[in-house]
Amino acid sequence: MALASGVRFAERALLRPWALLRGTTLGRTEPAAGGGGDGARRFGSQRVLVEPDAASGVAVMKLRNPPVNALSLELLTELVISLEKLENDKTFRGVILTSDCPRVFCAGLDLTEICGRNPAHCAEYWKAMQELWLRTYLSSLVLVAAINGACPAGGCIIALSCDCRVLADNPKYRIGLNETLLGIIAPFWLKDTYVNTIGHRASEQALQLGSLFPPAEALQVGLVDQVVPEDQVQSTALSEMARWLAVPDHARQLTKNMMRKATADRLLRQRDADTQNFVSFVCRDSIQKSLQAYLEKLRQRKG
Ligand SMILES: CCC/C=C/C(=O)SCCNC(=O)CCNC(=O)[C@H](O)C(C)(C)COP(=O)([O-])OP(=O)([O-])OC[C@H]1O[C@@H](n2cnc3c(N)ncnc32)[C@H](O)[C@@H]1OP(=O)([O-])[O-]
Repeated sequence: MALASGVRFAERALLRPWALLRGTTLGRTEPAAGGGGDGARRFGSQRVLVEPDAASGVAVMKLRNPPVNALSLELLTELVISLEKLENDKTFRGVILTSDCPRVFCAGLDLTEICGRNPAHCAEYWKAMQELWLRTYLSSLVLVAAINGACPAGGCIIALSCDCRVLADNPKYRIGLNETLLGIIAPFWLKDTYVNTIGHRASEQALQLGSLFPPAEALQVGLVDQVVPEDQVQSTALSEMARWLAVPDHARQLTKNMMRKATADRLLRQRDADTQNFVSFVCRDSIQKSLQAYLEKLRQRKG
């Protein structure tokens, strides 16, 4: 991707993805079903499947960490690396992010990564979460979220950092930031992203109440751009992509950078403090108890 210089700042500012890749198989390439040439080859890792279409310059990136695409450290790492790989390949101008798991786009933070873990692990995990947000929020590529399932909390973070969101019209597929219901708090950079998307008053209300919006309400509040029947999510995401790709890259990238830089810079300036805040907060006994109780409730609930 021929990045405009104004957008390069993001790449320089970000840390390189972790050398630590527990159990990942990045870089694996295999022919797509019925595919032949390079444009039809798919690559990816254990938890992220990438289906590139060189002819259109668009890749479909599917999260596949069953059962619910919880954002484990491995999934976060693999997402960042897959995205970086596409950004560094001049062939690609856009990515459609979607889920390979039925009924769930992404269940948010993997609570087992922050329950009963030591502070060092929680810090490593949080840095990975920051990294994914920075990488997606500032991506030079056009990112379209094709939300084909439930999209709470961290799932919503991924969707919010895309340029455009298409949600399947299924009342079970709710989207929003429900952190307060778990007894935790969205970080300031996530709050800023919410405000940038749906405005201050709506964010103030939704964040405090931990609202998860069904599709029609998500559309009304501006959290998603389109709500379509489930079998049209992918085709609509592709049409949206075409609309965004009709704009010259350099102009779109510089404009995106102008709109998002200040929000991202706030985190870049205080990444360590944000990590310390998160770790000292989630490691409190009372918060651990509340997270354990939430996790237990999820395990007991079925369907
Ligand atoms: C502060 C920073 C900002 C971000 C904060 C966050 O993201 S906080 C996160 C906020 N996220 C939420 O509040 C979302 C919580 N999750 C849900 O509401 C539902 O799982 C669902 C609607 C996503 C899918 O419903 P469904 O009926 O299709 O699936 P199901 O419910 O039957 O679950 C299947 C299995 O997955 C397990 N598991 C689920 N989520 C998580 C998780 N996050 N982690 C780990 N595990 C999780 C669940 O325990 C069960 O395990 P079991 O018993 O098989 O060993």
